[in-house]
Formats: sequence, structure tokens, C-alpha cells
Amino acid sequence: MAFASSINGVAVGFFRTQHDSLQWKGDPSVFLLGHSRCRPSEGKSRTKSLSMDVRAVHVKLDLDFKDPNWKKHYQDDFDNRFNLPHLKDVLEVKPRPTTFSLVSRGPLVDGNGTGKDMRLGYVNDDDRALLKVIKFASPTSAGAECIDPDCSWVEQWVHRAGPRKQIYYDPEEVKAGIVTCGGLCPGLNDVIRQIVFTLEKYGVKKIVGIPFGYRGFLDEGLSEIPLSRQVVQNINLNGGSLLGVSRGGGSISDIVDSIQGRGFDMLFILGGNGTHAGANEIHNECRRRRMKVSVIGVPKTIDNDILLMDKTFGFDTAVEEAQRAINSAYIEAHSAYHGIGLVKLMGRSSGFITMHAALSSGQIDICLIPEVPFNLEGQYGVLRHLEQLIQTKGSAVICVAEGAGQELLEKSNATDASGNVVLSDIGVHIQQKIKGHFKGIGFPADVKYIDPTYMIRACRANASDAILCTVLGQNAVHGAFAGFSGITTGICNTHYVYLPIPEVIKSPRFVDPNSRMWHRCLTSTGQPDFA
Ligand SMILES: Nc1ncnc2c1ncn2[C@@H]1O[C@H](COP(=O)(O)OP(=O)(O)OP(=O)(O)O)[C@@H](O)[C@H]1O
Ligand SMILES: O=P(O)(O)OC[C@H]1O[C@](O)(CO)[C@@H](O)[C@@H]1O
Ligand SMILES: [Mg+2]
Repeated sequence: MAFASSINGVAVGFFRTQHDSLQWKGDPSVFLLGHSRCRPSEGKSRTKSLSMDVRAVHVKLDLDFKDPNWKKHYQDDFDNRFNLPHLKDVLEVKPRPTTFSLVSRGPLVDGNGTGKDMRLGYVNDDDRALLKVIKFASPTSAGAECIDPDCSWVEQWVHRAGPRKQIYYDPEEVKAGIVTCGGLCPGLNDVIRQIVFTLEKYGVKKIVGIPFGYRGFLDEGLSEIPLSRQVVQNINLNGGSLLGVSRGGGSISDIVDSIQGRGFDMLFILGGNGTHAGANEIHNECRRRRMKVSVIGVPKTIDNDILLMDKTFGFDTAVEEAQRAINSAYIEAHSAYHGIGLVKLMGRSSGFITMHAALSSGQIDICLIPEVPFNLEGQYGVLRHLEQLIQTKGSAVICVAEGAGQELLEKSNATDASGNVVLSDIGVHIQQKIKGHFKGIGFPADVKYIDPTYMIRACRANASDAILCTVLGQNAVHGAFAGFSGITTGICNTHYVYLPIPEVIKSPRFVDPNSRMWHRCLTSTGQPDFA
């Protein structure tokens, strides 16, 4: 059971579950019941430890659930945390009427000639979208996210994205930059294209791309890429990024020197968790120097591991592309005598791609993700289950996320240029184990291993991602003109919102093993618990 209380002015939550484990899902004052081991932090961007040994969450907020006003305290704190940083917080800036004209708008004055502004279609700064829409009756409900022991309903509102009537820049004067960082992701070009289109619609003339991620700010050999509607018109027809990407980079102070030197007013930064951590530091440094610059993130990751969002662009396409590999593995396995198809999919610390690929294909018998520990050997291990599948079905297909089962492998201790841990190859390991196992029991099995690696992300966005990219790209520009900085734009409960960057990078987002989605995946594969 889970309970939480205020001890010495600090709210503390304790959890005792079947496996004595605790899962933390980003919001430090929200508790989850978890049945899996939590993953240790990885890479320099992951500063919070999610160790299995953690038995209590220390909540920054002083919450005493016996206090009849605790909900109000929680909501006030929530509103503060999700308040959007604005230029006017630190600078003397004056708004002006927007230059972004909507194609269909009502008359500028109402029919009575009162002069009341009747323009429709803009978003009010006080518009909000509800972040959480399920009221859990109990902490034991599937996927429950509870603030107090009774799982009380507390409204959590976030800011709605979109164009405002008032803007904080003169478009004629604006120099805007776009940069794409981290690994590739389907849809990067779609977002770049929409940012350029929308900036031009406001009247911006100076738009450039920074080549090869944060590196492009620092490497003098890399020049800015001029962008316009003409340049970006067809870039969405190809995967990759027109601007190029990179991992690693230099100091934030050097990057901000470069931003200052180049005279940027707006910077659109496309990337994942690491990139957003960098974007937030850039925003803070610009603030410290009292620069009038809007730093706006657009979350990009096939891994879908950004907190709070329904999904990130590129994820759907990656899942769709993974179908080809799974289907090939199925056909190979199904056509072989005692065939076993094995597919490894990307997903460094989160198993969303693998889980969704398994769910959508319907051909997977065993789905292995980083969030759910498993044994290969032993009575309840994967290998014994495979034996049964071959005996009963004649073939089997396994789908494993690259970050799964890392504890079964020797650690490399290597990191990439961005500080991300270089993973050991779980696909090759499982392939060898299966071969060895079946040889050992004298039972023939034909293992076909497919690792599509970059094929699932080096492709053009599918239709649903293309729409998401369009909205996010446009909203990024609206956010900058509205005067916000240090924010990112996403989709929450099907509504498009702005979120302060720190709230989405507290940890990577993980598959919740107690969620309905994971349970649906288990129902679909029919796999038992391998722990
Ligand atoms: N904690 C951090 N603070 C500042 N900058 C960071 C941080 N972590 C990463 N970066 C920078 O952000 C950029 C991208 O980081 P990273 O390679 O981790 O990709 P990412 O944005 O997380 O995307 P992906 O999903 O492809 O991993 C790199 O240039 C890196 O130097
Ligand atoms: O080889 P690269 O470019 O470092 O990228 C690999 C990583 O990038 C991602 O696609 C996105 O983070 C991960 O799934 C994968 O581990
Ligand atoms: Mg990263």
C-alpha cells in the first residue's frame, strides 16, 4: 500500500508493493504504485536517481493531507510550476497588436458599432487545458497517479498553445534561428518547414538554420543556412534534417555568446531530453544577461520518452517502420522449421516503441522492455517459454527494446558525445542464448535476428506525425511572438499546450508496468511474467 504524509515540513511518500519497489513518474509530488524495478539514472542529463533502493519520495512541497486546504496548496504550487516564463518577468517589454492574421476572422467591430474587438481565433493567455483526465478511485487502480492516499481528484491545468492577439516583437526586426540536436527523428524537416512558414506569416525576414545541432554555434567552419518558404517548400518529402544533427557540444556560455553575437531574437530548438536540458540552460543564461531572446523547444524523439505528453513526433512513424522488421521476422520464423524471429528496436531507456510495435503487429509472442525485468534462464525464463511456444505453435517471434535486460550484460561504461550511456547489445546476447539453449537441449531451432536500427528513424514522417509536426512547428512560433521563453510545446490529452521546460525533463518518461497499455500488450502476446 502507499501512503504519504508531512514529516518535518516535508511530505514523504512510502510504498510497499509486491516487489517493494517504487516508481517515480516525473512529478515529485505524484506517487505511483509500481511492480518493476526503476532504472538508475543514465547520462549527464539524468540527474535524478531512480534506484530500486529508494523507499520514499521527498516532495519539495509541504503537504499535510490532514490540512483541509491541502488541495489548494497543491494547486497553487502546480500553477507556479507550470507558469510560463515570459520576457516581461525580467525585461521592460511592451506588447503590440499581432501581425499574424487569421484567414477567417469576424468583423473587427461588432454589429452594434460599439467598437468592441470581435477578432476570433486567437488564444487567450488565460486559456488552459486539463493535464490529467482520469479520476482514480484507488492507488491500486491500473496506472494510478495519486497525490494523496485517497487518490483525490485535483485539477491540474496547463497553458493552451496558439497565437495571441498581442505580440512582443516587431517581426521586421526579428532574426530567428532553428537548430536540430540529438539523433535523427522522422518529422524534423516538417517542423523546420512549419516554423519558417509561420515566421514568414508574421512578417519575419531573417530566418536561418544552425547546422549540426549545438555544435553549429561553436564551430567557425559551419555557417548559418538562410531559410525561406522557397528553401523549405519540399523538405518534408525527405527524412533526416535539412540542418543536420549532432550529439555533444560546448559550454552554454559559449553558445549564448554565439547567440548574442549573431543577434538572434528567437531560437527554436528541436531535440529530446538532453537538448531540452541545454535549451533551458541557454534560456537561463540569456535571462541572466538580460537578453531579449525567446528560447522555444520542440520535443523530438522516436523513443517517446518526454514527460507529460501524449506522444512526441516521430514516434508513430518509428512504430510503423518497425512493422516491416517484425513482419519479416514473422515470415522467416513461420517459414522455418522451429523458427524463432528476433527483432531489436530502438528505445534507450523506455520501451514505448517496442510495446507499441508489438501491439500493432499482433505477431509478437514475447515483448521485452527496459522497464520490466526478465530472466532468460530458469523455470520461468524466456528460454523455457520459447521451448513451449515452439512445441505448441512451431514458431515464435520476440521483440526486444535495445535498453532492455542491460543488467544481464557486461557494462561497457562508455558514453557518447552527449554523455548518454552506450548500451550493450541485448539483441545479440539473446540470439546467442537462444541458440545455445536449444543446442543444449538437443532440440533444433532456427533463429533469425533482425536489427533495423536506424531504418525506423531515418525516414519521412507518416501522416499522423506530419500533422503533429505542423501544429508543433506553428505553435513554437506563436509561443515566441507571445513573449515566452524557456518553454516547450506538446500535446496533452489531445490538446496542444505550452509547458515550462523544467517540468518535462525531470526524468525520461517510462512505460508504467502497471498501466493498462502494458497489460494490454501482455494480453496480446500471451507472455507470462519472466521475473
Ligand atoms: N544536461 C544537459 N545540459 C545541457 N546540454 C545537454 C545536456 N544533456 C545533453 N545536452 C546537449 O544536448 C544535445 C543533445 O543531447 P542528446 O544527444 O542526449 O540528445 P537528445 O536531445 O536527448 O535526443 P535523443 O532523443 O536523440 O537522445 C547535445 O548537444 C548535448 O551536448
Ligand atoms: O546512434 P545514435 O545517433 O547515438 O542514436 C541512438 C539512439 O537515439 C535514439 O533513437 C533516440 O534517443 C535512441 O532510441 C537510440 O538509442
Ligand atoms: Mg538524450
